[in-house]
Order: sequence, then structure tokens, then C-alpha cells
Amino acid sequence: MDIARSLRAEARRTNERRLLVLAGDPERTRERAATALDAADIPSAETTVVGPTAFLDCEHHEQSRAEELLGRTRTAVVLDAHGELRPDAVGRTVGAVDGGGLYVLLAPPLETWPEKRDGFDASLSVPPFGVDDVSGHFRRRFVETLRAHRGIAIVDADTDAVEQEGLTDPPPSRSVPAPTPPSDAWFRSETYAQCLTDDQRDAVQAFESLRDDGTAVVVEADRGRGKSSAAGLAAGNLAVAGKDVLVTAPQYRSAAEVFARAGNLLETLDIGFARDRASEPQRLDIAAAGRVRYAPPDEAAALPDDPDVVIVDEAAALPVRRLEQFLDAPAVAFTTTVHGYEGAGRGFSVRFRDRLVEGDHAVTDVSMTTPIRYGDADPVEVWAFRALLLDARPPVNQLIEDATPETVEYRRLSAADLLADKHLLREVFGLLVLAHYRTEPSDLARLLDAPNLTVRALTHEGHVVAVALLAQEGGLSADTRATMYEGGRVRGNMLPDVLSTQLRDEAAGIPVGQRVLRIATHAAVRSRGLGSKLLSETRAEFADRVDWLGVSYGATPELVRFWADSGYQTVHLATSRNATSGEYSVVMLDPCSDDGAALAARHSAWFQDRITAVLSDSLDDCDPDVVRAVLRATDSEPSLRLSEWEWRLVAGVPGGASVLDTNPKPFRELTRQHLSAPADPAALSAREERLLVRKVLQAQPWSAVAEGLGFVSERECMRTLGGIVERLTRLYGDLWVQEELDRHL
Ligand SMILES: CC(=O)SCCNC(=O)CCNC(=O)[C@H](O)C(C)(C)COP(=O)(O)OP(=O)(O)OC[C@H]1O[C@@H](n2cnc3c(N)ncnc32)[C@H](O)[C@@H]1OP(=O)(O)O
Ligand SMILES: Nc1ncnc2c1ncn2[C@@H]1O[C@H](COP(=O)(O)OP(=O)(O)OP(=O)(O)O)[C@@H](O)[C@H]1O
Repeated sequence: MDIARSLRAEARRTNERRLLVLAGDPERTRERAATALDAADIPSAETTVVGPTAFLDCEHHEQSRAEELLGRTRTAVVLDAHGELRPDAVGRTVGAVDGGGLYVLLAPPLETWPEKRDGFDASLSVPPFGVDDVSGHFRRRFVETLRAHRGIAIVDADTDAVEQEGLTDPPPSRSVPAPTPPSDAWFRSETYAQCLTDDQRDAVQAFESLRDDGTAVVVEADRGRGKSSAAGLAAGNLAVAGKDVLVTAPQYRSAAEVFARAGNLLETLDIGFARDRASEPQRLDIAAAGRVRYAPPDEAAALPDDPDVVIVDEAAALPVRRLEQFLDAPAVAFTTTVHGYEGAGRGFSVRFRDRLVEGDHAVTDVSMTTPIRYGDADPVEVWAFRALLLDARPPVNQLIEDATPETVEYRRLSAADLLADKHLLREVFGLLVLAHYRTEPSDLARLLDAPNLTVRALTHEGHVVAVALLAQEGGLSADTRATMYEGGRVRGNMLPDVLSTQLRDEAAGIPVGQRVLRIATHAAVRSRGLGSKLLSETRAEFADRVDWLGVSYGATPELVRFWADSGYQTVHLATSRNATSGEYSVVMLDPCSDDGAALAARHSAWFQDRITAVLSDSLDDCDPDVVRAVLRATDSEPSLRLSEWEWRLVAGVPGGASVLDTNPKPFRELTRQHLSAPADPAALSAREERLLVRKVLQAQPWSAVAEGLGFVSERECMRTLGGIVERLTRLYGDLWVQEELDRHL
């Protein structure tokens, strides 16, 4: 295995990584991998195998557990892709390989690999499609990138023939000068002597602001730029200054670097400190000063012992709701990966950034571009970015800023169209990545290969300004429907699944629909009607062919209005929060045929029947503006049927003759009627409607309602509710009810 030896030698000389592809028979490639690592002089303690079998005596994970390598540094990672190639596993593991190390890929013979269907392909075969309907575009493109990029050796493991050497023969690299320390530093000067790049110095200096309350720092960087280390250097300093620093991250391992750097700094400063554990110090205590301690995100969110500073490492991997909880800390830092394991840490920016900026903290932003783990312009990083489109971008603003619904063209984009035009593919994927909380490399494979998916876009002068990803659902056989109804797992088909499994409607899988999986408009041209135009064009295209168009997403008031304006109606509001966005998901349908209309009508009616009971129970913490928007987006005419006695209860409240608590049911019915199908939409203000949601529908205590909605006292809040009930009684009650009302006023 001379090739492995020379690759490693070159990797070490340049402080870059090299990629070694061993293609052929599975067992043979595994044997050759062992020989290659031996020849390259990489000990098993510094190697991780990611794949189905632990064929080397070293750390091993399945591809589904590739996140174990996030934030870590290994000399070699062997990705065994014989059983399957999960694009996300490539994205998560490649960044962990150290400069001077090797990324080793074991694969079937490359000529036939794209035609083979593997475990990952099976996950893309959504009924009624089978695995043979999955195309091999992603892997064909992947193999092409292996052949086209520098720094990648390809060896036929069966014959040991070297197809491609992968040596780049670079000129000797220039030594990078050490960063100069800042002139006006607050942190101890030794800190800056430990920084390895100018970027890291600047990031550490940005952390200085955390000494004051009301501050926040956001560090964005690609992988291996030294952001955890920067956070560690800062944490050490803050602890020396007496601060209690709480560090959190999805896994301790990815935050370990924070503790390593903080500990190292304290040693350099010759400051005595105690570590709680020798092997995995999750806590550093400085006598009579501060400390740095770790807690997993769920514990850390409660801000145990009121820390002065919270550092959230790998923040993009946590849900937005979780991130928001850390904003209760006096000072807080978030470090996030921009491109990489999640495909797009930009998701962090999508939902959370706005909330951070709107909040009370003064925010300092820093980004780090110069790699530390490996040399600048590392060929394996360049390859991974291209192969997984981690650096995909939507078009620059200047190209599309004049787009309006009148200038754009509706495009049906097949996988072949996207592969034939790499700019188009980059723009489509880039737009999805930038607009959605978590778009991963596997989404690229899905976009190119999944038989049930369709891409539609609006282009302005050839550039993508809006994109929608649609999934075919429904049209299921009786067997598949029965499996689903009985709780068995059926891939894809999210809406039929929710409607049949949770809402007990076995026939929901019969009509055929297109679910809008994702939609995004370029940020520079939002709110001009482009998103609505894309939906109306999609409807025009599909209306004759499907029974319904549908969607499910984490509900925000603005999004619900956007979908409702395009004709989608609420049929379900989930009772648990979405794990990623932390929001409650809403399901909406836009029927296109009689069968679709029947499906939507019965689910709308059931929704109306059950929603008040759910809102006073598991949805009692749902944002009142979401509740208002979701109810307003229902289509069925709610029938307000109150008994005579119930009307008398209602009519007695404004004059103080009766109280809500005696029987909340009629008040809930009246509220539901008004929020879903108001006789006069302007009868109540937004605040008054929120009061109805909080008190009547969600049964919150008066004190919480009054405080949450800014009433000066509970009495004022009660009086306002009385006035609201009076107006609703006049709107919906018969003449005798109104007379009953007047008797008590
Ligand atoms: C399944 C899912 O993907 S759900 C998630 C949806 N996607 C995202 O959240 C990604 C980030 N967001 C976006 O990309 C966009 O904001 C989208 C896709 C939600 C909306 O796209 P846009 O092109 O802005 O939509 P559009 O302009 O048609 O409508 C949005 C707003 O503009 C208004 N609007 C509609 N038509 C016009 C018009 N002709 N002129 C001016 N304003 C208009 C609408 O009233 C709407 O306002 P509202 O939100 O207060 O109701
Ligand atoms: N100032 C430093 N001193 C010593 N080593 C450093 C320093 N900064 C970074 N490193 C080393 O460089 C590697 C990458 O650093 P670090 O883990 O901080 O980067 P990161 O951007 O958080 O990476 P990832 O995105 O993978 O989590 C680590 O092995 C770390 O030990």
C-alpha cells in the first residue's frame, strides 16, 4: 500500500487531508483498509470506522450514529459504504479528520455503484413506489466528484490497481505568522498568545463583551475553525474574573474542546483549579473565583444555580425553543457551524436570529473562516463541499431584485434538468438550505433520486427566486392502508398517515395528493406575491391530476395566514411540539376534486368538534396568535348550538349574574364560532381575541392571563372579558338571549 504511505506523507507535509477510495469486494476493501492504515502509520486509537461492521480494532459507529464525530478530531475516519451511503454520514464525519490524516471510503466498484440500490435508497422508496424506482443520480454525481477532485486516490481493491493517485504535489506551504495580540484586550494577554489564527483572536475578543450583563455573542464558522477552542479560552478568562460559566452542547464530547482550552489556559496562567473528573472534566472550579461547568441542554435550559454566562456550543443542532430558553441568562454565546454536518447550520439564522435581535441582548457577531484543524484550501473539504453541495447559495440579490409575479417563469424541474445545469441545482438547493431550519445532505439525494418528489420553481431571467418541493402521497392499496391504520410503519405519506393513524380515518389514504414538503422565496424578494404565485401555478398544474394539495409545518401566525390566503384550510393541529422548530405542526388541505373535498370536509368538521377540548388540555400553551390563525383558516361552517340554559349562563356573565367557571363549555363554543367564522371580523381587537384564547379556550388562571396580556389587574381583565361576552352575545344570540342579557346589565 505505497499509495497510502505517500498520501499520508503528503497530508502531513501540507497539514491537509487526503481521501483514499478503496473500491471492490466488501471484505477485500476492508482488508485493504487495514493494510493502508498500517502503511500510513495511523494507530487504531486515532481511527474511527463508520459503517455496518467493526472490522478494525478501533472506535466504531453505524452511519446512523455519525454525529458521534461532531466537534471531534481523528487522524483517520473509514467510511464503509458497502451496505449504504448516507450523505449525512459523509457530511458529519469528513470534518473530523485532522490535518495530516486520511479519510478512507470503502465502496463497491465505482462503475456499477450508481446502479446498485442500497439501504439509503430503500429509505427513499416511498409507497406506492418501490426501490427500483429510485434513481442513482446522487451517487453518479458523487462518483464523478471523486474522479474530478484533487487529493483523492482511487484504488481497485480487488486488483490493487491505482486508478488515480490523488497526490497534489503542492509547493512547500508558507508558514502562517502567529496572530498579533490585540492592543486593547480585557482578557489576560496569555489568552491571545494561545490563539492560532487572526479569526480565532477576533472571536475570543468578541467574547470579552460577555463580562457585562445583557450581551450575546454569535460565532459562525465552518467546521474545524477553532470556535469551541475560542469559547474555551473565553470561558477560562471569565471564570478567572469570577464568573460562573455554564457550557452546553448536544453532546459533552463536542464541548470537550472548551474544557481542554479553558484548563490549558488556567495552567498557563498558573491559577489553581479543581477538575471534577480526570478523564472527562465537566467542571473546572477556581477557588474563590468563578467556574466553568457543563450541563446537557435540557438541564442547562433551566439555568441551574443562575449562571452569569451561558455558552451554547453547536447551537445549530438544538431546536429554536431550546435556544430561546438560554436568552434568560444575563450573558450568552452561541457557536454554530455554517456548513457541515447539518448541511446547513444556516438554519440557525432562519428562525432564531430574528428572535435574538428582537430580544434584549446587545449582539456581537463574529465569523471564522481560516481552518485550524487542517490547512487552508484543503482538497478534501473542497470535495465534500461540492459533493454534498454544502456551499450551495441562492442567486445574489442584484440578479433577482426586480422579480415580480409578472416577470417570473414557472419551471417544472426534473432531476435531469438540475443535473444538466449546475448553477440551477446550486440555486435551488441553496435557496432551500438558506430558508429552512434543517436541510441536510440527504435532502440533496432525495431531491435528485426519490421517485415521489417533484421540484417546481419560479425563475427570473433564469435565476431561481422561489422553489417548492412536492411529495406525492396517498393512492395507497388497501393492504398499505390497513397497515397504516393498525399503526404499522409506512414510509413517506405523512398526511395520509396522520389522518388515518391519529385521526382514525382508514379511507384517508385513498385520495391522491401532493404535499408541499418545502417552499421558499428568496429573502430579497419576499412579500411580493411570489410564494403565492408558485402555489397557484402548482395548483393549476396538479388540480386535474390529484385530489388534494396539502402541507404540514411548524405553525407561526404569519405562515398560517400565507397558506390560508392560498386556499389551504386547517384540518389538524398537532398536540406535541415539532422536535426541530419547537412549534406545533398544523396540517392543511386544499382540495382539488370531489374526493379531496370530501376528505377535507370531514376532517374540518372533526377538527371543529375536538379543538376546544384539546386547547384546554395539551395545547394550553400554544401561542394564542397561532390558535387564532389556525381557527380562522378552517373551512367548515361551525354550527353554534347552545341550549337555552347554556345561553342563560352566557347572558348572565356581562352583568355579573353568572360566572364562566360554572360551565366553560358554552363560552368555548361561542369563542370557537367567532374565531373560526366571525359574523363580524372587526368585532374584537387582536388583544381581545387573545384574551378569549388564553382564558376561555386554554383555561389559564386569571393572574397568568392578566400578566401575559398586560392588563393592570385581574379585575380589569375580568371586566374586559365581560364586555367581550356581551358583544358576542349580541352578535350570535337570538332576540330573547339579548333581552336576558339586558335584564342583568
Ligand atoms: C411546508 C413549508 O415549507 S412551510 C415553511 C415555509 N417556508 C419558510 O418559512 C421559508 C422562509 N420563508 C419564505 O421563503 C417565504 O416567506 C414564504 C415562502 C413563506 C412566503 O413567500 P412570499 O413570496 O413572501 O409569499 P407572498 O409574497 O406570496 O405572501 C407573503 C405575504 O405577502 C403578502 N402578499 C401576497 N401577495 C402580495 C402581493 N402581490 N404584493 C405584496 N404582498 C403580497 C401576503 O399577504 C403575505 O402576507 P402575510 O404573511 O402577512 O399574510
Ligand atoms: N487555540 C488553540 N490551541 C490549540 N489547539 C487548538 C486551538 N484552536 C483549535 N485547536 C485545535 O483545532 C481543532 C479544531 O478546534 P475546535 O474543536 O475548537 O474547532 P471547531 O470549529 O469547534 O470544530 P468543529 O466544528 O469540528 O466542532 C481541535 O483539535 C483543537 O484542539
